[in-house]
Amino acid sequence: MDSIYHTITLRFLAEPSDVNFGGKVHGGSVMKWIDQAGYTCAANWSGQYAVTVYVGGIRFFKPISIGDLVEINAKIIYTGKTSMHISIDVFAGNPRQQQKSKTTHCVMVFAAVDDTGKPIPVPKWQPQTANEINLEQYAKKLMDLRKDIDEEMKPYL
Ligand SMILES: CC(=O)SCCNC(=O)CCNC(=O)[C@H](O)C(C)(C)COP(=O)(O)OP(=O)(O)OC[C@H]1O[C@@H](n2cnc3c(N)ncnc32)[C@H](O)[C@@H]1OP(=O)(O)O
Repeated sequence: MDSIYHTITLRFLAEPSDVNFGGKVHGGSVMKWIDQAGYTCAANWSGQYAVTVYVGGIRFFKPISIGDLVEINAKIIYTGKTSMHISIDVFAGNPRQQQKSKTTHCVMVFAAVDDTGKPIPVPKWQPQTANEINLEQYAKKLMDLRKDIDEEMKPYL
């Protein structure tokens, strides 16, 4: 598959309806955008409907202002049999200026599913560049760390 399909970028303005009580963009809005970008990337890569399986360690570095141009980049960094691990980076800045800051990062896991909601196989992502290989290692490391987190959370699920 052409590597063009492994990454997508959503671009739009943060609207007044996204405001929180402090006058900046609501964290919940950012999480919704992250989910939409991740879903688009997963559906694009697999050619199937996909559902969110896991979102971990969302880090909000900087606030986003209303009126900022927001860019959300989502890219496949690892695929299992039915899962797609997607790295998401959010950038934002004044549309009158070129410069944008990274405001948020996380890694999400989506599963491709059939019409009954059963997970189905996805095409294998083959990293080529040094950066892509590094990101695949990052995804694998997070999978290992997640085993401990899952164990810790078990009594509360
Ligand atoms: C677009 C949206 O926002 S959808 C709305 C939010 N999401 C949902 O409603 C999904 C609800 N959850 C579900 O329907 C089910 O849990 C499913 C379909 C996601 C998974 O069903 P399961 O019976 O657990 O299937 P299964 O065990 O085969 O897991 C599917 C894949 O998810 C992976 N997975 C399961 N749990 C985890 C986890 N905690 N972390 C990371 N990956 C996980 C599995 O490793 C597997 O990937 P693989 O085939 O590449 O190894």
